[in-house]
Amino acid sequence: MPVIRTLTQVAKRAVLSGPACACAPLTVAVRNISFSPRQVTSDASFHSVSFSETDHPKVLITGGLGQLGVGLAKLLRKRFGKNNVILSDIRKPPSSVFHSGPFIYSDILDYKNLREIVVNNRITWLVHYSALLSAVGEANVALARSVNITGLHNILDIAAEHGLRLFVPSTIGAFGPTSPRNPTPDLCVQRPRTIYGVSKVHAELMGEYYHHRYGLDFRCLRYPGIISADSMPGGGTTDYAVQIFHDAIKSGKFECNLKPDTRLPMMYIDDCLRATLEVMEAPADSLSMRTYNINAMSFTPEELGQELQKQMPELEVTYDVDPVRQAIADSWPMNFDDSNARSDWGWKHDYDLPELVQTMLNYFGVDTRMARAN
Ligand SMILES: NC(=O)C1=CN([C@@H]2O[C@H](COP(=O)(O)OP(=O)(O)OC[C@H]3O[C@@H](n4cnc5c(N)ncnc54)[C@H](O)[C@@H]3O)[C@@H](O)[C@H]2O)C=CC1
Ligand SMILES: CC(=O)[C@H](N)C(=O)O
Repeated sequence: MPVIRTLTQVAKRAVLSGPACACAPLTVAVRNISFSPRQVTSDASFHSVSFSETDHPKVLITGGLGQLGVGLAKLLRKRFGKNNVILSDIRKPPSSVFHSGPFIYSDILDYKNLREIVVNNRITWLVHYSALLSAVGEANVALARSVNITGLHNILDIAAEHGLRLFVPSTIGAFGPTSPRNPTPDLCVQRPRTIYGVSKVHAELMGEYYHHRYGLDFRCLRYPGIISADSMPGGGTTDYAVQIFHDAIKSGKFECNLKPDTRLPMMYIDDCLRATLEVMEAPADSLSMRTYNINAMSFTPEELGQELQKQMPELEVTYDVDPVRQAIADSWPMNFDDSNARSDWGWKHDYDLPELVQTMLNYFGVDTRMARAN
């Protein structure tokens, strides 16, 4: 890749030992990178895309039409203004999303298209959500490798070249059967057995490498399984914990594809999106690491079913285990240790299991009444 060649040349001029953020010479390298070293001579002059602390960031979200992107755009637009947050994806947006703020087509495998968007819109923050999740990744390894690994390389190079602050989510799926599972700390053995997990460990390591080598402002949270009411999950192992609400309300029955005692870390979407904004806004000197676990609750399908049955006693939960998803879940953390996020930048979740269930049911209750009223 041409950018890697150029980054290498830039790096050769820099001091090669020690973290970029801790010493001046690598800051020089970063400045060069942000002036598009692929194409330009060293004496060319530019309009720098500078982002002072008082400005609002100009944010691009990739893969923004999945479970998490639309909610994140809503949160960031509230904070930074509607036109300062651009959602992008390769899919056609529903009209509600299209009319709620800027949307643009962006395929992360198309480097020139990405660069054009970043340059033309003076992007300063990049939230990289495009990915194939664990279950769909196993069903299409070649595509998952391309989107999750090749796509990430494009994102890293664009971010380094233009001096962006870059957020890439990782996952509980970045751990594997040889990791400590109860609890799983930030730093431990990571030998995942899915292409999704392998690609996320790669993302963590590449982002941290670019941070130390080139001063890229890379920030990464390992999300648990995320539960949301107004957006559907995109093909993961934790999807059952969203589907159960839809099926319970629609039919009073739910057939679970994981065993009743499969314990996994989970989080309500509002906590996940708030954590993302908080870590992006955290002062760099509060981050002792660049990749953090974040946690809220852990439960099994049986425990989730029982909590729902407190509100819907007629709910019937049965089990028809999918061996692929079960094997994945059995290799993932049962409880997540997020003490570093809590002590470094003040992470604190709001939703435990009872609040999660109540909030999800309230959402659907409101929806049902609205649907009846229409
Ligand atoms: N939802 C969850 O429970 C968790 C999500 N995460 C991470 O958070 C991020 C967002 O997750 P979700 O919204 O749930 O994912 P999702 O699967 O719902 O959405 C991913 C989006 O990426 C887009 N995409 C696929 N190929 C693309 C390409 N070539 N160019 C641009 N976009 C492309 C898809 O069209 C889709 O809208 C992902 O990186 C995921 O790994 C991490 C842990 C848990
Ligand atoms: C936990 C995740 O990363 C995702 N929801 C999945 O199950 O693949």
